[in-house]
Formats: sequence, C-alpha cells, structure tokens
Amino acid sequence: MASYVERLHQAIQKKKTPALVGLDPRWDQIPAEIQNSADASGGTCGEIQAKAYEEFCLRIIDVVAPLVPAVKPQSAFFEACGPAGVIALRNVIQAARQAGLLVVCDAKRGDIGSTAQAYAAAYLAGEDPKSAPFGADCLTVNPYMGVDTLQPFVDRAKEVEAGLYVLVRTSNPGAGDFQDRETDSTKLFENVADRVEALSQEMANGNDYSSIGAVIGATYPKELDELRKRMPHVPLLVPGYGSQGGTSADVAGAFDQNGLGAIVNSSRGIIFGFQKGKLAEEFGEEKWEAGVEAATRLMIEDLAANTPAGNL
Ligand SMILES: O=C(O)c1cc(=O)[nH]c(=O)n1[C@@H]1O[C@H](COP(=O)(O)O)[C@@H](O)[C@H]1O
Repeated sequence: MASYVERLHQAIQKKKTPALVGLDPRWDQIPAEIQNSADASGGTCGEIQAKAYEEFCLRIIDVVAPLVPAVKPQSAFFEACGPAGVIALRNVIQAARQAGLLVVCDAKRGDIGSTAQAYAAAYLAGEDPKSAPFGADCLTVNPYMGVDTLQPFVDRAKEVEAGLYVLVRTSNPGAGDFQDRETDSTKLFENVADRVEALSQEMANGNDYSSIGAVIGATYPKELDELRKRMPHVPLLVPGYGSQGGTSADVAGAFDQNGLGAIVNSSRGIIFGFQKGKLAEEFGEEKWEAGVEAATRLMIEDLAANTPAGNL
C-alpha cells in the first residue's frame, strides 16, 4: 500500500503539474443548462442545488482528470444544500477517485480527541475509497484547538495511508489576527508549523516527505518561503492562487528543486474561468467545459513557466 504522499508525488510526476482543481460550486454561477435540468427534476431547493452541483462537478472531473493529479471539493457548498448536498459530496469524491484523481476533501475539521476520531473515520479512506463513508484520500484540518486534537487524524492517516493538510498560515486577509500573535519572539503560526514539522518528520520515517501536510496561503509569499524551509518534511497545499490574487511567482517558494513538495489550488479561477475576460469571449457559457479545460491548461503552463514545477 502506498502512502498518500507517495501516491500524490506519483500523480504529480505523471501529470507533470502540481495544479489542484478546487470544486467549489455556487448556484448563481452554475451554467443555466445544468440549473434547468436540475430544476426540472423537482425536489426541495437544497435537493435541486445538490443535483446541479453533482452534475457540474462530475463534468468538471471528466475534463480535468487527464490533466491534473488531484481535486479539492469544498464541503461547505455541499453542506449548504442540506442532506442531499452531503450525498452529492460523497458521490463527487467517489467519481473523482474512479477517474484516477486524488481527492483532498476540504472540510477543515478539528475537535477534542474523541470527536476528531469520528471526523477522521468519516472522511479518511486512504487508498481504498470504500474504507470511509466519504472516502477521501486526504482532509484539511484545523489545529488551533491544540496538538492533541490532531492526533486522531494522524493515527487514522497512518492506519489507512491517508493524508492531512493542517492549517498553518491561511490565505485570508485576517490570517494575522491570531496567527501572527507573538510569544517569545515566535509567531503563533510558526509555533504551529514547528509542531506540524515534528509530527511529519516522525511519520516520514527517513523519507523526504510524510503525508502530514500544511496549508499556506499563496497570498503570503514571504511566509510561504520561510515556512518551506521551516517544514522540510511537510507537503504543502497552497490556496489563494488566481481569484485571491496569488501568482505563480508568489507560489514558487513552495516547491523543492524537483518541483515536488506542494500542490497549488485554484477553485473559482478554473471552474468559473469561462465567465471572465478572454475565456468568456472565447468560450462563454455555451462552451463552458472547453473553458474549464483552457483555464486548467493556462494554470498548468503558468506554474511550469514560473516555478520549479517546470522541472517535473
Ligand atoms: O484549506 C483550504 O483549501 C483553504 C485555506 C486557506 O487558507 N484559504 C483558502 O482559500 N482555502 C480554500 O481554498 C479555496 C480557494 O478558492 P478560490 O479562491 O476560488 O481559488 C476555497 O475552497 C477555500 O476554502
């Protein structure tokens, strides 16, 4: 059985890109064709939206599966549809895995140990998608309740060869409110980084990287460069590229010289790329799938041209 990070790096090397497509469906932006067919099938508002989100995401998966190593469904949009949305999320995860993609489920979980254990069992399946109800390869987790709350996720990740991305330095404008607080000249997020590195190093067992990763926003390139050095065994998930303003130059410091060690997420910029600028003119809603493909290829080319991902 291969570990999450081994499977991830194999997939990155096969697809020759660290681009990660975020599946963040939003009703107002879903193509009318999909909205209408979901509407026609009836049901509650949540059921109709869930149906549309599932179809939209499955069609995106068909487009991006040959191009990228992984997708990141954002649980919040599915949860907002109620129970039908939760089933749609499960279906999207399973479809992505069947299409050969690795799946990072973005649910940012974290709680006292015994509760965290239940979250870990719900999401983390590792190599066998059937070994957990949601069946993801990997989960985003929030460590700010304390290291003990991470342990059940780490234990589960070890048991089923799954992965974690622990929030260290997030991409939002208010990231510094708490994360930048200093004690003994160490910022809170640096403290968290050190704890994540320690967990990761232990799990790496002599290998370059372990399956315990960290989230660092592309919107803080200086911190990203510093954290890459501070957490040498930690694979990174870098959100904030594209719609939040992060560029390929900003994320260049996330990689090792072989172009490994990080994946870069773009959600709106890819899945709704057909609604903006040149892609809107060239593709528009009528050819939205071709627009999604073009947006994905542009990101792949940008990362290859301006970061060590070009060495893949
Ligand atoms: O864990 C994440 O993925 C995440 C962490 C973070 O610090 N910032 C961040 O934007 N994200 C997620 O990454 C995605 C970014 O979406 P776009 O801004 O549309 O590319 C959303 O699903 C966010 O919830």
